Amino acid sequence: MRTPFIAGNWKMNLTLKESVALVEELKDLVSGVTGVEIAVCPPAVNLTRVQEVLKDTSIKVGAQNMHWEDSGAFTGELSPVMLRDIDVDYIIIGHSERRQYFNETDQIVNRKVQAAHTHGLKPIICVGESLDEREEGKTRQVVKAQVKSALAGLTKDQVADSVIAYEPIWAIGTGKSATAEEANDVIKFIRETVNQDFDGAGDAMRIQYGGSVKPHNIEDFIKQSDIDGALVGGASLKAESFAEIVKKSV
Ligand SMILES: O=C(CO)COP(=O)(O)O
Repeated sequence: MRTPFIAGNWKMNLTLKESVALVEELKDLVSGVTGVEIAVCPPAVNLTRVQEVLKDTSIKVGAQNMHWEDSGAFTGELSPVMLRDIDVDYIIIGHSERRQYFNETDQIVNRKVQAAHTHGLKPIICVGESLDEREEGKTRQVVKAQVKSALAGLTKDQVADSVIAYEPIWAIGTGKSATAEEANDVIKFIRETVNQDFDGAGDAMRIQYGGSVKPHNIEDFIKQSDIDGALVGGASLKAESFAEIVKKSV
């Protein structure tokens, strides 16, 4: 039985004051909610303060990006050692915005996924096709290649302890979500691919859907056979809408 997992990706939004206010409100709104794992992924500069506010709650904290090396001459980067040192739990890796604007390749994603596991961070690995790829009927081919490459070299246990977020690029921030059935088909296919490559680990790993998830559509996704939660962008920037998504996922 996989516990549903709802994570908020705040992207490059919210000042320190706004971040603290959001989590103060969120922890009250979801206190007493059980049966769902919750994480927020604020901008890196706000991680420690957000951690402090959430320290006596079960809400986890994730970062949005990191380098794969432990330390070194990589100006502007953050290392997995630093994130683990401040008790970050999750790390989003390979978001389509990083692939698109910061040239993250499948090889870079794989290095980061390996580094995350080496240091005890749980990766949320993002995969998904573009609109052109979808229209050319290449969704499965693209997603399969991204998944295989991201997980290469991991042990079965590490794979089971990873999260994949299937985020079709054309559904991100557009208000156009995939239908729940379409998303479920692709997620089921991802799970089968992982099961084949890692001896059943796909059945243990959580696979989320992401792309215009809102309070009004989360139930459609969560009731599908293979969708274990959501990676939420815009709707995670308000405590109320994020809390509503969390509550509807149980
Ligand atoms: O990219 C996303 C989460 O990582 C999805 O963003 P939206 O929910 O704003 O479409």
